[in-house]
Amino acid sequence: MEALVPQTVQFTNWIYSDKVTNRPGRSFPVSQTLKDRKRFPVLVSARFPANGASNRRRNVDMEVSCSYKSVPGSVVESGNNQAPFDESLLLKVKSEKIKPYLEGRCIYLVGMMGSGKTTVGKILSQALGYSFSDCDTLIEQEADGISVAEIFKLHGEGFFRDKETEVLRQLSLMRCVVVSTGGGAVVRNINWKYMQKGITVWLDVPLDALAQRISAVGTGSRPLLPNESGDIYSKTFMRLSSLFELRGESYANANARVSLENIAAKLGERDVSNLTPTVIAIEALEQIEVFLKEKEGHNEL
Ligand SMILES: Nc1ncnc2c1ncn2[C@@H]1O[C@H](COP(=O)(O)OP(=O)(O)O)[C@@H](O)[C@H]1O
Ligand SMILES: O=C(O)C1=C[C@@H](OP(=O)(O)O)[C@@H](O)[C@H](O)C1
Repeated sequence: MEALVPQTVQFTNWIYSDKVTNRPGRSFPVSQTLKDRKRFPVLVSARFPANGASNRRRNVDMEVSCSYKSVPGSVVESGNNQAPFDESLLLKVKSEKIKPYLEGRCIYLVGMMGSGKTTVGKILSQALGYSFSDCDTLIEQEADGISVAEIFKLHGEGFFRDKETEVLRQLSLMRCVVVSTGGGAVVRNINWKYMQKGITVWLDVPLDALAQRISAVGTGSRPLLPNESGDIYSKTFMRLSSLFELRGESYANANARVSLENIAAKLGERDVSNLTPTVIAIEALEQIEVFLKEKEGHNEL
């Protein structure tokens, strides 16, 4: 049905700073700070006049604008419009775009300990209007509230893995949940059978960043990591390295991979620890979109 009233459509896109030239009238001024980044998101507003317009060929006014709150004083202007852009807006636009194609499937975040599955998972669940579940928390609830570390100590890892599989089986019967899995969930094939009823996303974080994050909060809640005194960073790094050696190929079975190194390269960031959880959540939605397009044929995306 054709539009009888003017319509404005807003969407975001990424603009690569090397494509932006300051030729008057053909583009918009970009501050040097933004140009230093490899690419940055812009908000595009397209205004479609009502169909009743006299000329059949409808002229569409396009406005492009964005500004980085994290880059003081730097705005990208289109004409005299300055639109406040922030990560949460891009997250909202991206999540609304792909949500219909999820068809209520759960999203399972997999990755090493400390990769951000809980942190990013909560952000994704809010953006998608999904609920959020943490596998470890559900296992602790099933074990009368004792912690993961106590479960390992009292019952052993095998008991924990059986509980983990049972929790994943229950979650596979649910819809519209973002699930933060435990770092070892990828080890059992039966767990993949359950998780592949949804969409699996691997948060691929460099081991150094993982060791830094976990050292900052301590390893006490993670029984597979060293908990003695001394150089906790190095001991954690070494242990994570040996665990990743055993599991790295399993994580790669995920439907989508979110590489913090790739995000950093695209944004011109030298250090992945500068990437906010929201930026990572946006990349997760982008990689899910790639999966929906390339593996499920939704080329209209
Ligand atoms: N993008 C990020 N940048 C910096 N620290 C982060 C980021 N994401 C998570 N963290 C921190 O890393 C630690 C582990 O995060 P968490 O979400 O619990 O990981 P997981 O659930 O994969 O074990 C937490 O202290 C969290 O605050
Ligand atoms: O990597 C693992 O084998 C584990 C990761 C932990 O979850 P997080 O990834 O949330 O730390 C938890 O399930 C348990 O300590 C085992």
